[in-house]
Amino acid sequence: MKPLLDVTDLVVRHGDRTVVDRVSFRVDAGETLALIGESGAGKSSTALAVLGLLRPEPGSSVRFDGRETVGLSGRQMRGVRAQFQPVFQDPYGSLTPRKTIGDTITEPLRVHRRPVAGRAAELMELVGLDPALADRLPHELSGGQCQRAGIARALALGPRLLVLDEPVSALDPSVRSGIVNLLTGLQDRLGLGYLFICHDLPLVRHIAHRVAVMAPGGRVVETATAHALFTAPQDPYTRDLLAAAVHHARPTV
Ligand SMILES: Nc1ncnc2c1ncn2[C@@H]1O[C@H](COP(=O)(O)OP(=O)(O)OP(=O)(O)O)[C@@H](O)[C@H]1O
Repeated sequence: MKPLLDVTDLVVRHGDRTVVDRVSFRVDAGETLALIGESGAGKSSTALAVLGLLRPEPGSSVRFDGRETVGLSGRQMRGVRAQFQPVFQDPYGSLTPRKTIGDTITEPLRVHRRPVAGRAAELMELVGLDPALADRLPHELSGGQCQRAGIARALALGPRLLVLDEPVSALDPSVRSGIVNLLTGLQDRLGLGYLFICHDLPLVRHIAHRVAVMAPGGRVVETATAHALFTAPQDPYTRDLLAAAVHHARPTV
């Protein structure tokens, strides 16, 4: 089966520093691939390059449904980009402060000249938001509601893949599980592929099908099913990362 997203030898540089170093992975339809690794390992740079928001180095390949996206013009990229959409960490920051929730959610439809009528309510229902909130501004909503709106906006164009960069880490623990359940439910219903960047290893273990581990310097040191990775990590870096997470999770007395 052709992967939905096929990344091969991705290299990203900031100035003369290589922060993503020949990274390769794939994401299939209906699958969650988690990208884990300590802060600064290059996970967000990978996500931005996949989304076409950072230009990777020559020789990098990001294929979406078999089509190469590296080197596409802005206009060509816009057509492909409808199929893969980002959801970022900060639920307030990813919405426009002075735009109503309804307008924000339907903005991608206007940009792509698609019909808008009735879509805000449909999309809001899809993510468990009361359509009566469509006229509110972001600051009038809770963090969890804002993140639901961000997900609705990401779904507006009917994408097949979501790039989720820490989508629940800024949220209050009490609303996190609601968003996680929403994401897993949407994946089941819509067959979405997820590239899921996350520091919360118990959550990764819970929702990822496969996991790629990035080490500082931007290399992927290990890719495995979530079960294999958490029960029998092969690379010393992965073992240290998992051990550090257990250590941090230990209650202090
Ligand atoms: N715009 C930029 N200009 C220069 N350096 C950058 C830029 N963005 C990121 N970096 C550097 O690139 C490296 C990788 O950063 P990146 O944000 O991709 O890592 P990360 O694994 O996502 O980290 P975190 O988990 O903290 O978000 C870091 O050393 C970071 O300081």
